Amino acid sequence: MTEPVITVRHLDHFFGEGEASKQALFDVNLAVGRGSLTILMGPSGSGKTTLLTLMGCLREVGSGSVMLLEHELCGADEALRVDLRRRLGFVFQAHNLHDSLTARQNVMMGLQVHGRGDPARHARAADHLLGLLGLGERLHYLPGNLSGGQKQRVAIARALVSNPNIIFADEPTAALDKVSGMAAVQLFKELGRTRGTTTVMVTHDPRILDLADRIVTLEDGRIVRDHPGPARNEPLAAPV
Ligand SMILES: Nc1ncnc2c1ncn2[C@@H]1O[C@H](COP(=O)(O)OP(=O)(O)OP(=O)(O)O)[C@@H](O)[C@H]1O
Repeated sequence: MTEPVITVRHLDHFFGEGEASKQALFDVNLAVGRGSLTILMGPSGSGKTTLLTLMGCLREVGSGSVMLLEHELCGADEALRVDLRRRLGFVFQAHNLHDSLTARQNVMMGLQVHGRGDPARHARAADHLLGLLGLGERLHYLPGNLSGGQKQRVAIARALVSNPNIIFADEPTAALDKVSGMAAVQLFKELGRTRGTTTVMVTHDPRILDLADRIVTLEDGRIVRDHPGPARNEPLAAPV
C-alpha cells in the first residue's frame, strides 16, 4: 500500500449516553493508502456512514484512534477539525445545493470557503469540472432546473474543485445513470492517479466495485471483510 493517509485503530463509537447508549462501531481497524479508492459496503445500519463521518472530522472520535493526514482525531479540538476539513471533499446524498445559485456558482462555493481568490480563476476551475462531469451546457442553470442526477454531479464538482487530499462520498452515484455514475467514479480514480487524491466511498452500487482498489465490508458495526478490489494495481503478494 502507498503511505496511509487514514489509519483507524481500535475505533469504537457510541450514540447516546447512559442506558440509552448504543454502540455503532466495534474495534474497527483500517488503513487507507494515498491515492486509492476504497469502498465501504454492508447492510443498512452496519455503521458505514458513522465510520465515514468519524474519519471525515464530522463527528468527534471518543474511543480508539483515527490518524487523518498525520493528525490524531481522538480528543482533537474543533479548530484542528475545521482546519482538516478544509483539506477534505464531501459528497453526500442530500446534495445541499444553494437554490438561488447557478451550477457554476454552487461549485465556486467549494473554493470560497477557503478564503478570497480570483473569481475568474474560480469560475474556470468550476467550468472545467462541470464539463468533465457532462454539465458543460448547464453552467448557468439553477438547481431547480436540473435533474436529480445533474444536481448530484454539481455536488461532486463542488467537492472536487478545491483539490482536496481526501474525498469522502456517501452513495455518490445513487441518483446517477450508469454512464454518468461510471464517469464520476472514473474522475475520482483519475484524481487518485494524477494528484494522489484518496477516495473513501460508501456504495451499494455493484457497477462501481470493479473500479475499487479496496473493498471493506461492515456488518453490525464490525469489519467482516477487507480485501483488494479488482482494480488494485499492486501485486497481491510480493513475489518470493
Ligand atoms: N445519530 C444517531 N443516533 C443514534 N443512533 C444512530 C445515529 N446515527 C446512526 N445510528 C445508529 O448507528 C448504527 C449505524 O448507522 P449508520 O448510519 O452508520 O449505518 P449505515 O451502514 O450507514 O446505514 P445505511 O446504509 O442505512 O445508511 C445504526 O444502528 C443506526 O441506527
